[in-house]
Amino acid sequence: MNTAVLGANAAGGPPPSLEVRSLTRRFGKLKAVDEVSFLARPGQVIGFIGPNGAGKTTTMRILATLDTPTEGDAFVCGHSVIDDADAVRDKLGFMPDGFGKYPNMSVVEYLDFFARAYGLTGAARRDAVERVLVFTELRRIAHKSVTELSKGMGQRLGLGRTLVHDPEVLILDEPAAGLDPRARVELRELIALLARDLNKTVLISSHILTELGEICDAAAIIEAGKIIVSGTVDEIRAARRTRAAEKAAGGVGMGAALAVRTLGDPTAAVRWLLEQPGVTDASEAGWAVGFTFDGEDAERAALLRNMLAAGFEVTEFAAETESLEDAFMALTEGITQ
Ligand SMILES: Nc1ncnc2c1ncn2[C@@H]1O[C@H](COP(=O)(O)OP(=O)(O)OP(=O)(O)O)[C@@H](O)[C@H]1O
Repeated sequence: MNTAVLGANAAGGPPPSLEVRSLTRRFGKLKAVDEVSFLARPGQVIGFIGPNGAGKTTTMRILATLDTPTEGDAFVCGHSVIDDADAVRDKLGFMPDGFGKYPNMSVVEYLDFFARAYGLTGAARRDAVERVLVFTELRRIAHKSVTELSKGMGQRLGLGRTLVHDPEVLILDEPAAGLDPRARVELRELIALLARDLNKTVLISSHILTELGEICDAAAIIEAGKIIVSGTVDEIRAARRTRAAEKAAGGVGMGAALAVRTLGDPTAAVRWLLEQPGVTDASEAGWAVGFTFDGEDAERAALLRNMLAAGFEVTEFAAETESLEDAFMALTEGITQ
């Protein structure tokens, strides 16, 4: 299994708002979390992806200061979860997987209860509750009993509850589980607003990759307590391409994934491409021929020119965009799910 914490994790951009450093949590003989490291910056939505039992909830509970690590540490806005738990709680909102809804309480009373718990008083408390009601669009059902909410509205309330003290980092454990497609899209929009407009950092877990592919700009992929790969989605795709190229070239090679479609027999295009400088692998891939090409734009243009000159009737020539899901499947090579 390859373990990688990719480049931009280490340098560049604003300082990390969330940093997990060699975190380990044992339960008896079981290492539920095994030297986990990753980081996220303000405005980033980072997906925490792994199958059931991978260690996501355990990691998130440690970040939320509800549990302590056996080894390692984690930092929220620079504060250690071990040495400075109170400061961490100020900066962090945690939405657990399945949270209590007390009967005989309306939406507004529920939020007010949590605002009190965070020590807000008077006008500040009223303002905080109102801000959350508006943001989550729960204003129009503010007086409805919390036990009568749909699953989607319930999840909005759960998210709202984590926002009353206006934290900078949000930890959301499987928030999309059980939501219908519309509620899932709406939740995704709220999370995107939190990150892009309000510059929050959002760590969001799921064992369903497609749930996160469209919303995350970074991901940490965990399997049996260990991080397999982490970084921005672009870095994860690049790692996958590099690895594919290395595999094809027997240990060396880099390049961009390209696809070309021609009229006629694709095997001729595969053969021709494999003879060209800079092409490290080529194979039929569905509607086109996919290949890896190591070269600048001018060289790419020359490749297309030469291909046309060689008599190929090219109908399409493009960079192959790989979904996070494709990259994940290739990197983990089926060890997960
Ligand atoms: N309090 C505990 N005592 C003993 N073992 C535990 C405890 N909490 C978690 N574990 C074990 O640690 C491992 C990781 O569990 P964790 O809940 O963190 O995984 P997860 O990735 O969140 O999975 P899920 O998607 O099912 O919630 C599992 O094998 C689990 O059984």
